[in-house]
Amino acid sequence: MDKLSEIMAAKRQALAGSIRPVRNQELERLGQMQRQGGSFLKALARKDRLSVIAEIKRKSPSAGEIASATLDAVEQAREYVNAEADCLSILTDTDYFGGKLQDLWDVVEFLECHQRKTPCLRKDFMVHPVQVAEAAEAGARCILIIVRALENDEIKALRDAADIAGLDILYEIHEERELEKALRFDPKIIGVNNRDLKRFKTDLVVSEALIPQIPNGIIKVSESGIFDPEDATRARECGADAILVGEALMKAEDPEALMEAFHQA
Ligand SMILES: O=P(O)(O)OC[C@@H](O)[C@@H](O)c1c[nH]c2ccccc12
Repeated sequence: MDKLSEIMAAKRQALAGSIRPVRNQELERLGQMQRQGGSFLKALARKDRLSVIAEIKRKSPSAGEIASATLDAVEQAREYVNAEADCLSILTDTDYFGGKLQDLWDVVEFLECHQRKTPCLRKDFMVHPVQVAEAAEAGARCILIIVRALENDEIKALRDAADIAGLDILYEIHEERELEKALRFDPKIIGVNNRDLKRFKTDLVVSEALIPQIPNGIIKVSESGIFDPEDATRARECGADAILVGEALMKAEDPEALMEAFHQA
């Protein structure tokens, strides 16, 4: 079993106790609250520079420990916002990535207090609309759908829930046939994950192969394994509108300088 299948199985099991029907009415109400920030989609769509989604990530199965388990998500968010991140990605998976839903709540509260509009992605292994409701309630503006990990009917249920709650969706793909599958759902944002979730190697060749195949009008994101401005330039040159960066920004001594270099790539 590859790592993604293992994580998905664990997630389904962990979630089993909280599965309940989620009514449209509830999602609509959460959507009307729109707790935080501007549109995720719009933040990525600017044409004048490469957009950066900065990820708060304490550990991962591939990298091991990236930051202390006690790292304060709000402090990290403060650094990212000062460095002019366009969007934040907040990992809320605990078992494999050391995050929690409360991180999202805390970061959104921090952003609200400082009147920053930086929109947040709830980065987790989504399987059921219950998680979409949680994301909306905490103030996320986007959710992740990992195309290879889900059946079509699951993707549809997640998409419909996100639509009603007013959340954008980042459809994540890694192979050509996943692009075909994603396109059936009328995606507005597609992310190409450069990380092979079987072997855990990252290779920007994956973005270079797939991003040019994504139809015009869809926002294109290159995800994972982007460490320096040269990597960002490669992503930009193959057509990426945005990059999603975790480890490099988490470990950077000067995140502001690195972010600026990414923006200029
Ligand atoms: O730390 P990196 O190599 O910059 O990668 C960030 C992000 O792309 C990665 O964390 C990621 C991409 N897709 C995911 C799905 C689930 C969890 C994590 C991820």
